[in-house]
Amino acid sequence: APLPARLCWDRAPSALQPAGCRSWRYQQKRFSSVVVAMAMDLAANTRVGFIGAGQMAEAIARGLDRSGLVPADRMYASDVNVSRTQVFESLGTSICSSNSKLAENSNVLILAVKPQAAEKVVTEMRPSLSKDHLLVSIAAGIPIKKLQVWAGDARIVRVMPNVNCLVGETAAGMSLGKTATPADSDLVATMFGSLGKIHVVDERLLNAVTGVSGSGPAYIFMAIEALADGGVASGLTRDVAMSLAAQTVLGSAKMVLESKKHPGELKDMVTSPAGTTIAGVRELEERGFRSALINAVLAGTKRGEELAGN
Ligand SMILES: NC(=O)C1=CN([C@@H]2O[C@H](COP(=O)(O)OP(=O)(O)OC[C@H]3O[C@@H](n4cnc5c(N)ncnc54)[C@H](OP(=O)(O)O)[C@@H]3O)[C@@H](O)[C@H]2O)C=CC1
Ligand SMILES: O=C(O)[C@@H]1CCC=N1
Repeated sequence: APLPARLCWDRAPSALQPAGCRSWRYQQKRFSSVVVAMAMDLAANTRVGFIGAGQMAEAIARGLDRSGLVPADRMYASDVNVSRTQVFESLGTSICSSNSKLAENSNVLILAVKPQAAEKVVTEMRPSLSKDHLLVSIAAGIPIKKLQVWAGDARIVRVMPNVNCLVGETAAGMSLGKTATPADSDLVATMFGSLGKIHVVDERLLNAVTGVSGSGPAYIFMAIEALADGGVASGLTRDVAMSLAAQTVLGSAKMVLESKKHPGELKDMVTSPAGTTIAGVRELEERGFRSALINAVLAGTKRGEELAGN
């Protein structure tokens, strides 16, 4: 089967890029073949089941289908809310009448219910779970140790993605449970690598990932909305202001990722002496713009730690 268009080396998950290992060219060759093999394996053997068919499950399912890595007809979903299963049905995904039936049909299960529901849901599924299941939890805060107790023999991987899975531009972190294998790591990294970028992190840092990139899209959406409001206040139409604001965020992110320059240096490139930008920067500094973002990330991290205790 041909490789999905988006599954190329520059999208290969960073999890597959060990630091300081041989030459770049060697890695490129090695990981291209790993990614090809992984993609073929995924297409042939993986049946992804979504426990909970809410916003994130939909973003991941649509993203996987769009990337070509796991087509909708190899996905399954279950949810207590019929309107959500209808959304998945319209994607071409099979619907299971219970989470246990989902486990019968899928070998990779994505736990996509709210953290507060995780214990009940996983504990109820336990009799249907075996060591042949890989349980990928995206629930904020819930530690692998707890998931392992609730899930019994299933192998566990914890991932913190974000809603941008939907457009193939997620930023995610992942950590492995004790019984998860290197093949599980490659599989999850390949799946989420096809939806954007994923980094392997120590589990204790997953709440920090949540604070930066799990919740981050909300902060950026607010920033886009506010930039557009500013444009409207200055006389632009809503459509033009929104397009300018969103494209500015997209381009600025690309500048950071592609130029490899420090964002402070890029900011200085925009800021003319006695110009317009420094007038705006001064206003942002006076109102604690950077401090507000730092505190937002810390608040999200702390909330993740609190959810761990639920
Ligand atoms: N939203 C985001 O941007 C991100 C979310 N996450 C994590 O993803 C998880 C899902 O979040 P999100 O998609 O926003 O939540 P949603 O509420 O949109 O989705 C959860 C779905 O699970 C359903 N559900 C509840 N109980 C059960 C059950 N027993 N069996 C099957 N389904 C059930 C819910 O139904 P009902 O509504 O009727 O209860 C709901 O449709 C959370 O744990 C969150 O921490 C991670 C990264 C980003
Ligand atoms: O708000 C939340 O709790 C979830 C986790 C990360 C993004 N949304």
